[in-house]
Amino acid sequence: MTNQFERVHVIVMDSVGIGEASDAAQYNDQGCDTLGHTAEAMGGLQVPVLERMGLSNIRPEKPIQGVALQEKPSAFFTKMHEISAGKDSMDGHWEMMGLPVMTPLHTFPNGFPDELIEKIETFSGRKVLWNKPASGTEILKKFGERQMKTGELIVYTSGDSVLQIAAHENVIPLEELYAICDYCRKLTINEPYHLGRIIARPYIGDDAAHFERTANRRDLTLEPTGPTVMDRLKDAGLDILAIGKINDIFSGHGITEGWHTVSNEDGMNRWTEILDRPFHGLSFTNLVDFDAKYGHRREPVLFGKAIEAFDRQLGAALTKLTDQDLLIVTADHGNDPGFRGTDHTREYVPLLIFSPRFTAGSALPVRGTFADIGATVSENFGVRLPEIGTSFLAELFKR
Ligand SMILES: O=P(O)(O)O[C@H]1O[C@H](CO)[C@@H](O)[C@H]1O
Ligand SMILES: [Mn+2]
Ligand SMILES: [Mn+2]
Repeated sequence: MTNQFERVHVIVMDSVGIGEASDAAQYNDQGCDTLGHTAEAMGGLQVPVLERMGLSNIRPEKPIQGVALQEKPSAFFTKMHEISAGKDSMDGHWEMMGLPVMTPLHTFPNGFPDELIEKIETFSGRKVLWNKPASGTEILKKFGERQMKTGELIVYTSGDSVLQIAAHENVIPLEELYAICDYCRKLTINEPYHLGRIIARPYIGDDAAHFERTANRRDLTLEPTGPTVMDRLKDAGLDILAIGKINDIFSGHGITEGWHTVSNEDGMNRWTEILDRPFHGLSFTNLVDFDAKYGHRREPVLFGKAIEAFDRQLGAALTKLTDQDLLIVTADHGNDPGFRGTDHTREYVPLLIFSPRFTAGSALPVRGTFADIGATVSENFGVRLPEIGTSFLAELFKR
């Protein structure tokens, strides 16, 4: 058997960071620790599968509460540092695929300029409400009922480079919302905006107590600024199966088949299904509930329960992996539910690498960039390596 795998699976636990990054102070994020604080809030995390893989071994000096250190972990383990300027999903995922975002995207802590808002109003024929940072669920409580009467657009942002539009599905039909978001996307690609994402945030419900955001969310990301590892794999004729918001994050580039999902559970079910079909290439899964439902909401116990649910599904799926599968479990940034504010946090992310082919795993050196994943995937499939990143493929076969 060669030191290559037929299939590589990357699963991104969106926002599940593993402690403040060395540059956290630059982001005013000192002390953040998504996994650590989540586990503490739970009185200990029950994640037997991640535990066996070596989750706590990633930081033996401060093990995750409830997650025992392993003498012989089943996976290779370490953590990764991000080199991208931002700490949003786009930065994290692009960097994994060899394309870090080194120039900061713009943020609008005081709202978007009048000029942009006026254009949105003219295009849509609707007035814009709020236009400031907000939590997406709080803003619905504040303005949702008003929107149901007036049809105004709820526009808000965050600490990330995002313009988000919340719209009740029965008041502003989805197709209309998507068209407005498309228009905003076109307007904000270049300076002075250079925005990472426009996000359509549809919701339903009869009143403030019952509003619920739906899975019809769409993220309109900037087009990747160069070829990613996925593009190179696609050019080489390989399969790239994208689950969850991966398709949105890469604007559909470098993907041969993709599925939007409605939840983490749905994403893991989808991934489990594709393990049953023959393909040659990469599966790339994003599980966004950790981030959207619990991290930004600062709900540590629900966050922890979601990690435990993920662990159960992961355990069941692992039985389907063969010697030809390499699994990489990681995250794209932090979003500490025990931290102040409602924004992402600048953290290291866990890296767990498993295959039934390994008899045991061990510690890998801390990775200086998420692009080490892209480099490893590229080396595995024999395509040109990205300009940055160091493959760890050979390290998995050292005796
Ligand atoms: O509060 P909600 O609407 O979930 O928004 C959050 O989702 C965005 C994307 O992760 C973040 O920038 C933050 O604004
Ligand atoms: Mn994310
Ligand atoms: Mn987020």
